[in-house]
Amino acid sequence: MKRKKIYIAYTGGTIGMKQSSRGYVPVAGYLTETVKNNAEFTREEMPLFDIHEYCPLIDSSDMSPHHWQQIADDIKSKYDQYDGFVVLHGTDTMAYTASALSFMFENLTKPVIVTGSQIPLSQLRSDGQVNLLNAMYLAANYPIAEVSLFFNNQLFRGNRATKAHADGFNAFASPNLSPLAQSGINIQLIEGKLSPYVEQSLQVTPIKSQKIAILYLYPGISVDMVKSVITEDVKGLILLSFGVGNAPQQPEFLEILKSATDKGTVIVNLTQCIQGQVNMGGYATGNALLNCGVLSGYDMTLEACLTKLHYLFSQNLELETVRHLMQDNMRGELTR
Ligand SMILES: NC(=O)C[C@H](N)C(=O)O
Repeated sequence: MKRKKIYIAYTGGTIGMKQSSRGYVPVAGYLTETVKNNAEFTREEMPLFDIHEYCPLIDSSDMSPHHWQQIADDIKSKYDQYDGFVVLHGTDTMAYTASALSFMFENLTKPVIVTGSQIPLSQLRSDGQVNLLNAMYLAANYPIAEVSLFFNNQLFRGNRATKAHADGFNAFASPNLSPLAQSGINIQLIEGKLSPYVEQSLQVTPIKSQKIAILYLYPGISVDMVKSVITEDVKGLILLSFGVGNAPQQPEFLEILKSATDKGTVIVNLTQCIQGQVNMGGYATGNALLNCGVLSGYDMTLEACLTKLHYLFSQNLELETVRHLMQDNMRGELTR
């Protein structure tokens, strides 16, 4: 059987870093050489691959919508030449990039798997080899045609994943959707659906940085504090509320939200809870938000909600369309 071909877009992150006097830094050429010289990656059961190193390689804390665009354009330009795509990325903002790509790509018929590691390949006990090997193997043999994130033997839907552990190998969780696949002695498909390799023209919707604010509520939050976040030029606001979407009932606070939505700010309500979803009909405190024009973000992750707002505001859509699509399940990012 013809060996599959995988394209590896290497953007940076711990996986290819080395120790320096300032802590870990990405080092050009290091990862590519290590992978090419490692017999595991060139076994005949493994797919053929090419690695494209980005310049400069970055710590993912420096990622921005401009980089998301660069990754999407890169994959699009190589789309017909490869069977699957792996994006090597730092873990810190990996879930944001995976979410952004999931919205930007339309008609995806090949897998795009984002992965990285917690310990650099250059260090003892690195999780980089197992993450990259598995991501490549899955991309070649278990083609799930969506943007996913592989980490610690689990393949998650990209826009459902969130960084959940700062220093564990189980760095990611998908609190509101079971993994797409689990990698044990056998590879077990769970939510993922295998897709036949069909050629279809991939579309990439351009994305640009937008004025989006995030307001994390806490008991006793002052009206002045809320006012300082919801300024005139904010196009979208993510409100991280209590429980099933509840907020203080203070009239001044609600008035600020109402006046913002009246002026066209899209306010989306997400829960601060790790798991579960917003239901503004549950309590009077949530219902008050609904009456201010606040939208439900259902069970979206913060990463999915933020990148979806960037994606929708990057197009010339009517305000009502943006409001409608924010509550619509576009790429499997929310449960309704
Ligand atoms: N584990 C990692 O990759 C963390 C690193 N700071 C990054 O996100 O690039």
